[in-house]
Amino acid sequence: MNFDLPILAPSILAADFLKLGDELQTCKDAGINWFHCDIMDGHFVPNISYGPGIVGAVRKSVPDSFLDVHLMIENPDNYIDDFADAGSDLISVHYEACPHLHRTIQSIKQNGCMAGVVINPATSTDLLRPILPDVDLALIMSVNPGFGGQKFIQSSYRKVQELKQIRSELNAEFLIEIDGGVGTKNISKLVETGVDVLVAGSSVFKAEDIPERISELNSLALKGSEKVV
Ligand SMILES: O=C(CO)[C@@H](O)[C@H](O)COP(=O)(O)O
Repeated sequence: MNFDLPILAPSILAADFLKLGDELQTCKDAGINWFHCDIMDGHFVPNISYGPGIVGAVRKSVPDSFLDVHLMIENPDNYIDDFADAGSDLISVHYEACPHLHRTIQSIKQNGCMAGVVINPATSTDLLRPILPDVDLALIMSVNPGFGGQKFIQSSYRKVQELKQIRSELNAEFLIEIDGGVGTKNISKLVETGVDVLVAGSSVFKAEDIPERISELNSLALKGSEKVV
């Protein structure tokens, strides 16, 4: 699949669930074509969000958009079929939640989805080396997973640089995604550092004017991409 980078991926966790369809359409009309869905189970992370039912509803509401589903759950293997059937394009699982990560990544692909791997802020990028040739996307959590609206962890820039370096050493093609505390203040620098996909929850959905915020974030991201060497 070919993508125009960088990609702004609104996280629907911060949306108004009573108006979800309208807010998705507002994003679409503002040019968004990639949505991020955060699945939390109250075990791997302290919060509970939603399950395949909502992902299926999002799929129906924006049938042509790319659905990026981030599983913050224990035993993700048990739920991959459900999220694939709900219409996910990409399913990402946490390194920390998968004792048999290679098998889990295989299972995501066998279910017809692209596969991603995620690391928490305290997990080293080096640990991902063996799996990176097999994934389509690597996601760096720039907050501790579980809640929207948290402060961006500055050491995440270094992790983006490390992943970019590893990608070139391995001659691999995975996308680099960042999630947590992304907004107008850091989006340019994140793209400049090497991020391809930027997840933004509060910054998009809590804005007074969602289309205006999307346009601001997109143009700041583009500015960052002009500085990439
Ligand atoms: O996965 C998560 C949180 O665990 C994120 O996707 C957040 O939902 C991003 O929210 P903001 O930090 O952008 O508000």
